[in-house]
Amino acid sequence: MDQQHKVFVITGAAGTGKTTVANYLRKKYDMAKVITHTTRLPRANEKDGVDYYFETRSSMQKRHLLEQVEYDHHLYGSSIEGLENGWRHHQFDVIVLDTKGALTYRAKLGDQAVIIFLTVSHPQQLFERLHIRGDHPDAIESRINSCEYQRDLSLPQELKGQAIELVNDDWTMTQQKLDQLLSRYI
Ligand SMILES: Nc1ncnc2c1ncn2[C@@H]1O[C@H](COP(=O)(O)OP(=O)(O)OP(=O)(O)O)[C@@H](O)[C@H]1O
Ligand SMILES: Nc1nc2c(ncn2[C@@H]2O[C@H](COP(=O)(O)O)[C@@H](O)[C@H]2O)c(=O)[nH]1
Repeated sequence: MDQQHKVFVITGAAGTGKTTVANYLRKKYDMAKVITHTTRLPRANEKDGVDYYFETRSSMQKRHLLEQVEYDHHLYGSSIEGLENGWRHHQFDVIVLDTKGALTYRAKLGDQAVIIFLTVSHPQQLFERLHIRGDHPDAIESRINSCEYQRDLSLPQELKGQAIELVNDDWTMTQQKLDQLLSRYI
């Protein structure tokens, strides 16, 4: 892996806008979105090979994963091949991870991983966003009550001073902050 290539790691709690931010960076800055693997079922509109590689617990074991986590009773993992495929044609990759995955990326890739931690001012907004997104009420309840969701509301101590903290209350302002950040890299 050469140092010119970077991976932008978008992390934070469910509903903070990680996928929205990743899609913005992909389109505006021609980043390659790294598709990760999960054993959870697809949501309405999610497609295999586009949003995730949907796996079983046994097929997941055959992947060459850089890291793997359990989140809300499902497995998630990302591969080194995923990163390298993106870098073959793009200077920057973008990936959406939980905070545990973000810590692993920072530990394994150092400055090559640019960590963006998303929050909102009022956690109640997150519940509303998941509802508006059309998530099933049982899925929202499970997510909000999971210890991983609670954990990801705060930036891990080890990432303090290392991650860029971004409050995503207002989408127009968030785009401006992202554009400002990207001007440091392009
Ligand atoms: N600044 C914002 N203001 C209002 N709604 C937003 C904002 N950013 C994202 N959203 C909306 O909130 C919902 C959740 O966003 P998104 O799916 O990007 O979150 P996420 O962090 O990837 O969630 P998850 O971890 O559950 O997959 C989406 O419907 C998205 O359009
Ligand atoms: N450490 C990893 N976290 C991942 C990966 N792929 C997704 N995620 C994170 O999991 C939760 C739940 O995702 P959801 O799509 O079910 O809402 C979220 O925080 C994602 O960012 C991965 O490969 N590794």
